[in-house]
Amino acid sequence: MSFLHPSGTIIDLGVNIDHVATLRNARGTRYPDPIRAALLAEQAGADCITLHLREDRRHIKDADVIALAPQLLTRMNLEAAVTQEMIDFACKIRPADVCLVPEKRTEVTTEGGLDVAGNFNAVQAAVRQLQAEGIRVSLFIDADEAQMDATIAVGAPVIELHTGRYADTEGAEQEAELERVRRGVLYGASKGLKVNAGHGLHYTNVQAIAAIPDIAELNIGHAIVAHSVFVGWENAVREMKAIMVSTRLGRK
Ligand SMILES: CC(=O)[C@@H](O)[C@H](O)COP(=O)(O)O
Ligand SMILES: NCC(=O)COP(=O)(O)O
Repeated sequence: MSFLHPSGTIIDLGVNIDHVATLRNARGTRYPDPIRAALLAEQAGADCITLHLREDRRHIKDADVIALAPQLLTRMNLEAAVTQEMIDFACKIRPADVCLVPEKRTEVTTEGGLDVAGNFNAVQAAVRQLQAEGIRVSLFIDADEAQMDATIAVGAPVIELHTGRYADTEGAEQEAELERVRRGVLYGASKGLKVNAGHGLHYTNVQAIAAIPDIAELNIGHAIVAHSVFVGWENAVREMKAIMVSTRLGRK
């Protein structure tokens, strides 16, 4: 069992700062500043900073992305929908990573994975445009072999498996979802994809996902922001990273 992913780390934590911006936007104040949260998260052990520029700008704003990009010491993973507006914006910012995600304006949060197979031409065009700017493209998909095959066909080297159904279920249903993620990780890694995972992970459900050896990175946001209310932002980041690494190393 390999503890070191080819990228040379035990397992990466991408801290998603969306809901720091949610709190800021609740009153239209300048605080809490998502940029400050990102820089402190890096100091507390985040391996990258993830932020989702939604079409309705309900949390992260264009100005947040523009301000953060030159200040990050790790790397930016910008999440965006497959629209020309978002792809053009991402090409201007040129983050290390762009993760293409599905978006429905009415959704409370992301509800499922990107249908790469069903939107092949549009996804392929977006991947090509981003890669032409030197951006590494990740596709946020369900743990489905057909979607992984389509990912390879459009030329994206990274997937992020949607763990929302695993997070939102219990008992036998959750076990079945966990097995689906495990099989998806094995399939994706066997095809040479960098396999990440995320959505709905928190301090007591992350362990089973972090234990899956070929997962390179977990992107986690809502639970870290929530926990930080009680333990502080940097402690919440440190705690999550420590759980992930100790789980991966098989330590209690
Ligand atoms: C794609 C995904 O699962 C999240 O990164 C996404 O950002 C969720 O959207 P909200 O942050 O708006 O809940
Ligand atoms: N892609 C998942 C992500 O960035 C964070 O999702 P969540 O932890 O806020 O559910």
